[in-house]
Amino acid sequence: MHYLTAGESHGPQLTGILEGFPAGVKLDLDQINQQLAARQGGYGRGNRQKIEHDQIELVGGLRHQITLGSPLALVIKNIDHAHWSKIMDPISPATSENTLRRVERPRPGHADLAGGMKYGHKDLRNVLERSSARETAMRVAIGSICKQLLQQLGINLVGYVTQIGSVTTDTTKPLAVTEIEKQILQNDLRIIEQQRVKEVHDLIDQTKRAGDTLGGVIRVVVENLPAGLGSYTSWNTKLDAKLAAAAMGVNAIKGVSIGDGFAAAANLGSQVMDPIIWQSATGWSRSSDHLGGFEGGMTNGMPVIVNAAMKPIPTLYKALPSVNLLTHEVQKANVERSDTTAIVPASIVIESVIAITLAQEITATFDGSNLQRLQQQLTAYREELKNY
Ligand SMILES: Cc1cc2nc3c(=O)[nH]c(=O)nc-3n(C[C@H](O)[C@H](O)[C@H](O)COP(=O)(O)O)c2cc1C
Ligand SMILES: C=C(O[C@@H]1CC(C(=O)O)=C[C@@H](OP(=O)(O)O)[C@H]1O)C(=O)O
Repeated sequence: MHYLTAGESHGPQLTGILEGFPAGVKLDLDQINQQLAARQGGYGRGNRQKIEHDQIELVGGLRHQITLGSPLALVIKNIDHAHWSKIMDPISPATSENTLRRVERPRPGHADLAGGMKYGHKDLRNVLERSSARETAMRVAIGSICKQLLQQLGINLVGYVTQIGSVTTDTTKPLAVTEIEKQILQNDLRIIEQQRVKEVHDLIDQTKRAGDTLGGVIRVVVENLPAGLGSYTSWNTKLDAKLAAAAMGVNAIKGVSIGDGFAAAANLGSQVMDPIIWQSATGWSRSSDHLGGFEGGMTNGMPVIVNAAMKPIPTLYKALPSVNLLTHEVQKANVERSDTTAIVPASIVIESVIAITLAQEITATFDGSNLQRLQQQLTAYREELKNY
């Protein structure tokens, strides 16, 4: 299963193609639109989200709500394009009028300067339009489709926020996916600890007033994956590495860890390894999950736990020092309309790319041509594991 996205932030639309998705899956478009709305939400977002109302259009690979096994073609329109139709016109040749709003003062921390150097652009709008996290809307749509497949296979996952700036909003005891979902729906920060909401709102308001930005940490928990997905046999077959690459591939993610991650390095082996249990009714299991459901690059049957650290948003309203691309004068960096923090939408994006990577692994491990066959194979495999 492969996917591609195309489209610029203020261009006409985002386009996606998902190839290799099983036939016979009934897709719920409302569920996709709910995920898209969740990605647009969250405290600390900028004004762009007041303009957009992301809606999925499925224009290939689906008939009467059921996937055909052919490539799924997806579209999300950029409503803001109406205000940028001349500047972002794909067809008309450049004129002095339609090349206004040039970007020549690269923002530290964004893709502007390195992207301009690589592609030879002197108007850095040519970089920022695609490096913008607007593109993650399409990854969320594709992720939601993959999440629906996983649900049909009895696998559930959720992404939530465990830290915003320096405020940790984590719970001490590990929770089940349904319990996490219940808690995070109660606030606009996707955090479990409700008593921290006001503190975090205040922090975001204060940071916004100061023209500054915030990052944070996200966790994704996946339940009911069978043991043995991925492989220890070669480096590029390790599923934990694939999940880490997918999470790191999300804009502004600077760190990814599995389970206790970096904290495990400071602990003793006896505190980190998850004791093995066997019970006649359920088969093999563990009494803890410090290793986040992975041993040898393979799932071990425990919940998979992926953590991702997001840096603060690089565009600051209190603009950082930069250098003009054309004059080499020291100037303030360009300021594009921006989020104060995007940790909440990023949690939906990370959840989505984890769902895509898991769906890719499962459809590569078993016959992924058709949902029913996939379900039968997975049920038989789970039974085999129980009796191992
Ligand atoms: C959902 C989401 C929203 C974002 N919003 C902004 C934004 O408003 N302004 C900004 O400068 N960066 C924003 N970013 C981060 C930039 O897209 C990112 O820092 C940039 O593409 C450079 O890539 P890198 O940080 O991975 O190196 C956002 C990221 C995500 C995931
Ligand atoms: C458009 C989205 O996020 C954008 C991501 C982004 C960036 O630099 O990554 C910069 C801002 O772009 P704009 O100037 O259009 O407001 C964000 O709004 C979105 O998430 O839908």
